[in-house]
Amino acid sequence: MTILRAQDLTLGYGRQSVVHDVSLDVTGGGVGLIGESGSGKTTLARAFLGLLKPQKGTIWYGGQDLKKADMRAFRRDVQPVFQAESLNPRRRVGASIAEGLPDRARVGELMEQVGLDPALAVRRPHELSGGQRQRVVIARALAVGPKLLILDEPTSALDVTVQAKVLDLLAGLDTERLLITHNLAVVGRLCRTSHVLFAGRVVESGPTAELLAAPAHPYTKALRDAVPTLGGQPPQAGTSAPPAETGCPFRSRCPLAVPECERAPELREVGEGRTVACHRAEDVLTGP
Ligand SMILES: Nc1ncnc2c1ncn2[C@@H]1O[C@H](COP(=O)(O)OP(=O)(O)OP(=O)(O)O)[C@@H](O)[C@H]1O
Repeated sequence: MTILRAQDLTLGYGRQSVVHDVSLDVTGGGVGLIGESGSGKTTLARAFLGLLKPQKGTIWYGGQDLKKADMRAFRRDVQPVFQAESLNPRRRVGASIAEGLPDRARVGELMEQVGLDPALAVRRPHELSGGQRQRVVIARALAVGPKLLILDEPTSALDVTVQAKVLDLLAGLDTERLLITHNLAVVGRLCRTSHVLFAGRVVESGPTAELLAAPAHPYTKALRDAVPTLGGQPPQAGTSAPPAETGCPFRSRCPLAVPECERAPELREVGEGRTVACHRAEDVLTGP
């Protein structure tokens, strides 16, 4: 089932656009949005949460334009999971979790669901570990019974072993997820489908396992090769040259760039459920 759909979405701040013509479906099995810092991931997440109006295009929510949707129902169905720093430092964590609940009795149950001892409910965020705080944020998001969690770098502040445990927790939840990260190893565990963003454009989409095994865009390949482990640092894909302003935005960094790349590539199919915006996709797929 498609919970949210972006259609030809252009987003930005003031008169500047930072996300261009993005179309994607948030469907079952987990959806990943991958890209380096500044690629537009958080901007897209804000739009999907109804916090940023499109400059162009439409967000569909259950067949209805989000602009016209019942926002009370939407806020119940689609919940953000931000980093643990978003917790109110003065509030006991049990009270933070209870914010969305008609009945406080469920706090203990929710805490157990995310692997926390309910006795911790009386503590304040600074009296918990980073991993415990992140579990509190997840419990708070689950409190209203959402259909979809939108997770923005949910584990990047955690150390590797704690990160792996929080990912296990997320993988075991029934709730659907849209996961935003720079880390391909994280989407590999949590998302059946992924979209790779570069300079505000989707450059490659498809089943995550296939993107990891055989990337068709040189940027996806560079990202994959730059992230050897779950705890890896944010990737430096190729050089740090700024995106090209005309033609293919990745050509300023691309080892395979040819004169043809001065013409912007369209997204095209390169296999079942796979699209890529690269003139040289076939060479990337068959290359070393
Ligand atoms: N409130 C804002 N006003 C103006 N420009 C913004 C604002 N927020 C983000 N931007 C710009 O939009 C672009 C995309 O930013 P965004 O935060 O969506 O990227 P990101 O991929 O989530 O990066 P990161 O991983 O660093 O959070 C960047 O160039 C950024 O400077």
